[in-house]
Amino acid sequence: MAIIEVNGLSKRYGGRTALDGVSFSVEEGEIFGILGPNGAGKTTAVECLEGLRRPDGGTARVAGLDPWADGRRLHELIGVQLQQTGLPGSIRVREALELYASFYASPRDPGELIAQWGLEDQREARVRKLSGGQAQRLYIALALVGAPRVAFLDELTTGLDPHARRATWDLIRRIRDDGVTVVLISHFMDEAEELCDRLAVLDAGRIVATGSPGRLIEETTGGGGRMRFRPVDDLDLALLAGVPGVTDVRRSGAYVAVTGRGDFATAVTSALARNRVVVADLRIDQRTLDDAYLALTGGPSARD
Ligand SMILES: Nc1ncnc2c1ncn2[C@@H]1O[C@H](COP(=O)(O)OP(=O)(O)OP(=O)(O)O)[C@@H](O)[C@H]1O
Repeated sequence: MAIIEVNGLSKRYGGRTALDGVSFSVEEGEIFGILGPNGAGKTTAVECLEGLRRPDGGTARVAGLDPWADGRRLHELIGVQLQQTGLPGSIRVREALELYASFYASPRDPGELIAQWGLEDQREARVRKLSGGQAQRLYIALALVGAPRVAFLDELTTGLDPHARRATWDLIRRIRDDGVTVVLISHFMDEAEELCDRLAVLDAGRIVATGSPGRLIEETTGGGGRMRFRPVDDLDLALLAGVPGVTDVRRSGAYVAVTGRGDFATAVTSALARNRVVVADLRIDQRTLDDAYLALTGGPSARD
């Protein structure tokens, strides 16, 4: 069942179009990613869903409510991750959670959230003393204190080290496993590929693709990728050129590079085995969401 439905949403700021007829839906219990370059309209779309901005056209429904008209009721159903500057630095972790819990009719127990998010040792610490990872966990815990049905998380792992990022991903999966729908704005393709059940790619106020990461990669790039190896035995390249899915075969010094679509790598390894060609230093690079994103938005994701 769709918990979020967006149809033809549009929003202008003065003469600038931020959203231009955006439609998508989010199923209950999924992790849904909203991706796109800077200025694509991601924040505007999410702010319309949170009831913070009034769209100029189209409709948005979150758990059946119109976010703008039913803001008060919506507030009980959604959790929004604050930006890092949203709390006074002198407040303590426990106090912040208790304060936020007081805004809701049926909040979660702050002590339970402190334990779940690994903040026991920081319970009485002031927010300004927290490390980046601890602060991030607190901000996510604050988004969950109202026991929301939908959590909106923005730029989740910006500034975190690789261990902390992975730990955060595990926790986000746990939120989803608890039945909370997660809407994630992210600039990180690896994060979206790893976490999102489905995603929407926005570019210049329009949706350019929606679907699971796997489907977007397949549809946009044809899937597949590139493999590279060093043949130990003699290899006639014509042998590989005819293998299903292979689009290019070339020699590069002692190596052979093969590019292909779909499951070409399995077909190539079978062809090599059938012809008793032994290879060394085999490396296979599958297409990633980054490749799909670049193709969809027509520019490097590094510009984000
Ligand atoms: N309050 C505002 N007033 C005027 N223009 C705005 C306002 N907020 C956003 N915009 C413009 O609307 C467009 C969409 O902005 P938005 O912040 O929604 O994009 P975004 O995808 O979230 O970008 P980023 O990745 O940089 O956060 C941009 O051109 C932006 O400059």
